[in-house]
Amino acid sequence: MAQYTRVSGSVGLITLQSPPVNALSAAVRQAIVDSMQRALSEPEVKSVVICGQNGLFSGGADIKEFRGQMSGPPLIPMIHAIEASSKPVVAAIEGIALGGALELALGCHYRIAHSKARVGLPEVTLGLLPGAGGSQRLPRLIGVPAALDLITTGRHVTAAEALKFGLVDQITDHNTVNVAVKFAQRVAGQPLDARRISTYPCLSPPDVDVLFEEVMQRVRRTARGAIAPIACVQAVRAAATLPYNQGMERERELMATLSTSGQTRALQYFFFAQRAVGRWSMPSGARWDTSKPRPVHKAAVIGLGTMGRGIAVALAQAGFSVVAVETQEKQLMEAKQAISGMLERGAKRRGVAPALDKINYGCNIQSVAHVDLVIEAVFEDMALKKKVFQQLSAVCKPGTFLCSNTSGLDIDQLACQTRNPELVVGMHFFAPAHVMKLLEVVYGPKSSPLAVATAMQLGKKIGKVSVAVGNCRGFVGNRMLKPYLEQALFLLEEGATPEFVDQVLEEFGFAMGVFRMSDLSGLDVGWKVRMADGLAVPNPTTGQATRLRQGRRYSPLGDLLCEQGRFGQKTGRGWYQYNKPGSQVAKPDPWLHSFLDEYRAWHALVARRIDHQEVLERCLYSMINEGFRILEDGIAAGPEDIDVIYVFGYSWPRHRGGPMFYATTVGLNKVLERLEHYHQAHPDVPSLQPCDLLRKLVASGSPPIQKWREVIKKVRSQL
Ligand SMILES: C/C=C(\C)C(=O)SCCNC(=O)CCNC(=O)[C@H](O)C(C)(C)COP(=O)(O)OP(=O)(O)OC[C@H]1O[C@@H](n2cnc3c(N)ncnc32)[C@H](O)[C@@H]1OP(=O)(O)O
Repeated sequence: MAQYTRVSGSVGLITLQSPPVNALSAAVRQAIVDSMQRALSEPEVKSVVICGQNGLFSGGADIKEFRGQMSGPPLIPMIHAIEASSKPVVAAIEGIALGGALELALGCHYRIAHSKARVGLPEVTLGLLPGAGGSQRLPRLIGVPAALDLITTGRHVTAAEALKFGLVDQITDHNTVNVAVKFAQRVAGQPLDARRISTYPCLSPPDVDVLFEEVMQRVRRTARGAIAPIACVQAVRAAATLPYNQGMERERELMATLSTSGQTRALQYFFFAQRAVGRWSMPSGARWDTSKPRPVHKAAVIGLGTMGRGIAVALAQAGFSVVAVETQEKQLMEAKQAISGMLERGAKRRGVAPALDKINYGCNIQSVAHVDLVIEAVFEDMALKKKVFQQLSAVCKPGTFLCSNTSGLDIDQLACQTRNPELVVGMHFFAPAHVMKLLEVVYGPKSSPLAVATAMQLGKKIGKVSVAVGNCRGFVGNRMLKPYLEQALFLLEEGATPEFVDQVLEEFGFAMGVFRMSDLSGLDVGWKVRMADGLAVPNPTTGQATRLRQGRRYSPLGDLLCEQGRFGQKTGRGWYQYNKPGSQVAKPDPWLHSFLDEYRAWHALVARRIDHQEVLERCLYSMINEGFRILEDGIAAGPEDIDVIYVFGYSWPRHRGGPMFYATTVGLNKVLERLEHYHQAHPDVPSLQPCDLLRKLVASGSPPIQKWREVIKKVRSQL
């Protein structure tokens, strides 16, 4: 847990030992307390160094311990005792010092970091604040503005940046522990009063009130309802305005509120969910730990529209050689210019050289003959995609993985066009593909574990959070979006406005409400899909029948807007009006309101008052219900996969854990009961009919989300 040794005669070395990240578990904390006592009691020991084993200082408090009753010595008195020590204590920081680990280092009298180390206070990302004195010591050490930045964002900083802030005293390229031991020998016996950060005054800029007001406004704007970032600002404000002891008391009060909040439970769940999706499995039993990926050195992107360009940039920035293909010369030149601009801007932001030479451009599909993996990103049209896959299968060297960036078409149909369907998977990126973190890796019935493992690994290498999902219309993300969009349209028919629906969803925490999001994505995209499905019929005969299609309730509202050329932001008109095409400032549109009135009158619909609760329940519960169906069908292996997809791909507020976790916070029985209520009111809307898995989970006492997989297994084995 922590090893105590004496080195160089006079230095007590405490090595934290708790794989994988030397988290400060109860046992580790106890061992630190015991080791410190030993070091203080041994007269030969003149100074102390604290380090972590395996080149890693520590990942902070043990997040797994947050679930139960805390035991062992608490962090705050332990850190105070270190700071109060009569012998100098030096933190030797290798790898990472995060959260409680950095707070521990702040209690030490000196901090020496390896040049490749990263430090930070990421507690805010877990719905907490640096509650072991970090919110009070950090501003005293590095100043209020820098501390506010680090504490409210939770970002990790490099050793070089930490040195600039004065957060560490020295950085080294050599063995950090050896350097720290020599340093500890040098400072032994020197006075320590000036090294105890808690005794420092907190130096604030003269306009400190203005600063806090500005930061608070920014944080409220970006927090989307999360409470931790706000508490972080309040804690730092206490450091800036109160004596240390009173500041610590304020930190304790704020922490008490946060640590019992539903938000921290959601964020802790999400922390582990993000890691769980890497341990993917397929219904065949193939798994992440038994399926080896094949290395990819050279990749190709076919089709250089918005998505293809983003994918090419993501690959090149991660160091892959890329062949970028667009068959029309003019489009190829435009794409080349756009991609170069994206690479240059990205490189400028990251302070590196642009990876322009990583991409070779071509008009001919033959140019992909020697790549290891191809990502097709042509227009979302099955016939076109099939043709491309036939060509790829003929052109590519044996063993090339063929991937499609379709957002919902049948992967199996594409696989059937090739000689090696086992090498075909979907790689569904999200726009803009070089920015958005999510990647759905879609396996069809013929996809091999090798192909899935390779796509998952490629996703990781290009910095994506990759989630393996099964093949069905819309996969996980877009399949669940369908009932959500559908309910939003029905709510308009029944009396709501786009502004009201969006306001409710944005207050819930979505970055954008459903209508603003649709305007941004372009209304024509879904219209084309609905036309291809025979749902949207241009200028259909009007009347009641138009609201019932293919045996279920249908709202043609989106189709009617498209028929008027209202495609959203790009045309300056959609569910909102914009000053000009391309503008992002959405304004309520009186035309749209009259159009809705006329539409309702035409269909003899009487507008009624729709409240906040109904908007949330119908939009979210119908989506969650589809999530349960997806689990029942085995399209997602577990609820964590769905939640990670929704947070990273669809701006679901992270502090609510994802839609499936949210269902547990509402209560599965309540979700079931409300779905039953709405389905009774709208029997022609199948997405409101509660699915079997939800009923079974409720019948089995609504087990915690971590236990759902067992119930799912049982339900699926009965199918
Ligand atoms: C009050 C609150 C206080 C005082 C706190 O300290 S809150 C904790 C603050 N610390 C953090 O938020 C750090 C969280 N961890 C990470 O950011 C990363 O895990 C890492 C940078 C430390 C390492 O990243 P990486 O190399 O990519 O590895 P993984 O993320 O996959 O993690 C490996 C396994 O370690 C588990 N882990 C990581 N950190 C902790 C932790 N603090 N407590 C418990 N377990 C931790 C992680 O879950 C992985 O295990 P598996 O889930 O794969 O079993």
